[in-house]
Parts: sequence; structure tokens; C-alpha cells
Amino acid sequence: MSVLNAAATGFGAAIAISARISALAEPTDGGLEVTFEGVDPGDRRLVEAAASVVSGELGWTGGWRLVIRSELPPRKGLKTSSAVSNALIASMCSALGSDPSPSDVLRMSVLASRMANVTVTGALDDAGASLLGGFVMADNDSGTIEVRRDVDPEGLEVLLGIPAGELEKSAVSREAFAPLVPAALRARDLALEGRYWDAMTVNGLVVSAALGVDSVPAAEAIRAGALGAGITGMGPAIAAVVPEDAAERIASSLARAGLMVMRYRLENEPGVWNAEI
Ligand SMILES: Nc1ncnc2c1ncn2[C@@H]1O[C@H](COP(=O)(O)OP(=O)(O)OP(=O)(O)O)[C@@H](O)[C@H]1O
Ligand SMILES: O=C(O)C1=C[C@@H](O)[C@@H](O)[C@H](O)C1
Repeated sequence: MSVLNAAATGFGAAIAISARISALAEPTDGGLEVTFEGVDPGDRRLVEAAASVVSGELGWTGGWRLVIRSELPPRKGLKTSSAVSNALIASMCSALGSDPSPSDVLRMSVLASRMANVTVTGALDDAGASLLGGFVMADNDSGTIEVRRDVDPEGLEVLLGIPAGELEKSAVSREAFAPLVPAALRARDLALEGRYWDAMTVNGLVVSAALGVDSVPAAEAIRAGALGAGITGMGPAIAAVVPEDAAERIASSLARAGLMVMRYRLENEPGVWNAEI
């Protein structure tokens, strides 16, 4: 989930949640065979880009049989593109006997997302949080992870509120965020101070003002008792961090407002590859 959208300044931050996305890769003689388990995103642009990046980097001229398992809907702001890209890159590298470092996975993952046109800034912040766990702040313009910290998950739940409708990333321009740079910098300061939930709330208002995405569901979550809530990614989904004893009540109020609600925990564990899952 987003803490700070990088479209305004290039600095972006995200916190990992316990949603699971994974990929299995098997080299074949030729072609690209793809199976979607759970969610079917309806397009293969990212899968094709990831296969092309790994094959090019490792000199593989054969094909791939790939299985991608995701429980999160795409094009909602939930960082599915970055998480799927990481999982594909790591699994294909492993299948070819290479053991990439986390920074290699992130470099190739950002490249694949750019090739597939599913990112505005490269989204290293999103890829970083998904791969490394915890809170990650990155300078997406220079391609540097600036901060990685554990977060305290004790007593908290994350509610995702997912409205109907999708946002097509290629329609988003960074210029729309220009008038909101001072507010985005304030969200950055809050995040660096460890006030993540306040940063999420301010960031959500920035994204709403820049892109015209509805901020009312996040406001409803705050009124119902969330510690912080805001549009995540480019929207339209919202993420709310809530005390666990209020989670049921806040989830019900989001559901009554017509949102699909998914419940998770904050996640500090990094992603794994070459492992029994
Ligand atoms: N399960 C999946 N399998 C394969 N590709 C996927 C999957 N989920 C998402 N994608 C790819 O990612 C694209 C969506 O990326 P997009 O950046 O628009 O959404 P997002 O990552 O949820 O948003 P944001 O970056 O704002 O959080 C899809 O069109 C598809 O190409
Ligand atoms: O496409 C992108 O580059 C981004 C998308 C959103 O998830 C943002 O939150 C992220 O900071 C950058």
C-alpha cells in the first residue's frame, strides 16, 4: 500500500502487506505459455516484458511456461504490477540456475514494468516494499532505495477498500502532480518521521487532487476510526490502517459504502525465491 506517491517528486514510499503474489517458471523449447491462478489480469504485457528482460539478461533463447498466482485485482492501485514483476523475474532467474541479489531483481523488475508501460516513475518504491517487506522509501528518478525499516504490526489491520472501475496507468501524467509538490513533500517528511498513517492520509488527498480520484471512501474510514487512510497507488482503491478491535466495524462501514473489502496485516518479511512455499 502507498505511503507516498512518487509521481509528484520522484520520492515514493510504500509498506508491504500480507497479500500473496507468486510465480512459478519453467524453461521450455520455445514460446510463452502463461497460466493465471486466482486473478486473471486480462493482458500479458507485463509477463511478456519480464520474460524478455530475463531472457535477454541471461542469454536464454528458449521459451517459458509460467504460472502466476495473485489474489489482488490489477489496475486498482494495489501495486500488483510491481509484485508480479518481482515474482516473475526472481522465478525465471532461479529456473535458469541464477541466484540474483535483491537489487538485481529490483533493477530487472523496474525495467520490465517500464517496458510494459505499467508505471509512471518506475515504481521502485512499490517493487522495493513488495520484495524487501516493511517500509521502503525510494528515489524512483535516480533508482535508489533510500530507507528500509521494519514497521510494528502489533494490534493493527490493513483494510483495502476496492471500488468498481480501473485506472489505466498510461493515462497518468506527472504534470498533474506539479501544483501538489509542497503537500507531497509534507507527506514525505511525515513518513520519514515514522508517522506513516498521517503520511498516507495526506498522500491520499494529494492523489485525489491531482487525478480527481474519489477521496470520500478514505475519509469515511477515518471518520469510522482508522488511524490513517488514503488512496493507494493511482487509485481507485484505498488502504486504511485500523486498530484490530475496530477492524470489523470499519470494514462493514466500507462495505456499506459499496467497496469490496480485503483484510491484511502489515508484513515485514521479505519475498522469497528458490524456496518451498
Ligand atoms: N496477476 C497478474 N498476472 C500478470 N500480470 C499482472 C497481474 N496483475 C497485474 N498484472 C499486470 O500489471 C498491470 C496493472 O498494472 P498497474 O500499474 O496499472 O496496476 P497496479 O500495479 O495495481 O497499480 P499501482 O501501480 O497504481 O499500484 C496489468 O495490466 C497487467 O499487465
Ligand atoms: O507507476 C508508478 O510509477 C507509481 C505508481 C503508484 O503505485 C505510486 O504510489 C508509486 O509511487 C509510483
